[in-house]
Amino acid sequence: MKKIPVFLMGCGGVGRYLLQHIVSCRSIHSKLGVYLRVIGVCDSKSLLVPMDVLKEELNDEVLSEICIVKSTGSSLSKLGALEKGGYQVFNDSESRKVTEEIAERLGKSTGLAVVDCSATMDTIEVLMKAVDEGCCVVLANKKPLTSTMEHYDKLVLHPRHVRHESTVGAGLPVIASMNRIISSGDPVHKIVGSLSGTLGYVMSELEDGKPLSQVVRAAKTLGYTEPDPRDDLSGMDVARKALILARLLGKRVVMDSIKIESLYPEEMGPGLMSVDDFLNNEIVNLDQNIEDRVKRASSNGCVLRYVCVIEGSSVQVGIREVSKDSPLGRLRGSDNIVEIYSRCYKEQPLVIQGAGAGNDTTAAGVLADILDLQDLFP
Ligand SMILES: NC(=O)C1=CN([C@@H]2O[C@H](COP(=O)(O)OP(=O)(O)OC[C@H]3O[C@@H](n4cnc5c(N)ncnc54)[C@H](OP(=O)(O)O)[C@@H]3O)[C@@H](O)[C@H]2O)C=CC1
Ligand SMILES: N[C@@H](CC=O)C(=O)O
Repeated sequence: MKKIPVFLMGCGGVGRYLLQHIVSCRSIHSKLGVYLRVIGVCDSKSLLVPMDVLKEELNDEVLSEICIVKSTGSSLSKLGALEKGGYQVFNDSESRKVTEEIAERLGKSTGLAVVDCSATMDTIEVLMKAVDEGCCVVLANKKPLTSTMEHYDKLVLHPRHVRHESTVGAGLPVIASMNRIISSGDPVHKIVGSLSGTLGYVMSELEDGKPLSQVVRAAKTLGYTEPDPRDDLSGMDVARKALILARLLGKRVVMDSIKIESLYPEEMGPGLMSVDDFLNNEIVNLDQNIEDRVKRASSNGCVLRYVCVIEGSSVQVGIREVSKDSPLGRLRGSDNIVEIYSRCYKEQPLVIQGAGAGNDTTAAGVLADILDLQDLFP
């Protein structure tokens, strides 16, 4: 049986679903001759590892308990399993050093898949170290790939060792499809897409007459939004996805070169008020303006969509009025659509469409990425 040691950073909505999928897929993986050995889980405050990461693992009972404890907002240090012994918990000041030591120990021996299901820039240094040590890296987190070109180049230095399907379109095979097109020498001229599950859901609910404030709160509850929904409403999350696609096409694009349209004003920004304040008190002040825009679009036979267009050296993201009868206009709920135009897909683009957000589908994409690395493990 091939064993893949897995180290998970981030056990929020996506990370917890990933652990559940790992446990529930044991028999499927067994038939494939693969076993995922989870040897570390960390959140923003602590790291949990077995006493000996080379020989031991966090067993399925512990993984299930992690899911329960984290879903109540509690800390990893509150796990009942710790009382029985056999595990170590490190606090956040020790966590990075210990993680790097594990990457060093396992990277060049058993191999290690370092999986980033956090939503922070803070994992970049650990990921860089992991790449240096020969580890594989799997990302749902878009931030490391949308940092500087230097960070990006380093992360993708060994393309076979990196998977990040869930960074664009959640579980949809967008990156895999693009990689196939690119490696066959078919030049991609243009990509047009609706890449935000949250904004797709918001726009189609607004069409049904619901207020923005209500649908954004619902999108958060459904697990579509980023931890701070302003990351979605500002267009930043779409811009990150667009940047990842542009960089995949070999364009040396940086975030500052992308013009991004925000659905809220600067004075409601993260530096000026908390997420709770924004969602409970301020967002309601945006309801009327967006309702008027939706009505104006409707009077033109159109709907609003938050669209991304990548063409030549230009990357644009923002709200557009699109015909109700167009593929973008027909999109409903959290579905994403990506249209890829290339030499082979010239008049009729290659179209990828389906659920573009949600913890379950995103975690499924991450799991498929880990399995896709199996040939690199002894
Ligand atoms: N939800 C979706 O539909 C999709 C999400 N993604 C991406 O998946 C990622 C996770 O999203 P989601 O699960 O919703 O986010 P959550 O906010 O639910 O979870 C984030 C997790 O990361 C942990 N964390 C924060 N800082 C660090 C750190 N420095 N080191 C390790 N862990 C850390 C948090 O810890 P703590 O528990 O202590 O707060 C939390 O467990 C995001 O990057 C998101 O963009 C991608 C595609 C779709
Ligand atoms: N917040 C994102 C989640 C996936 O990347 C979205 O709404 O699309």
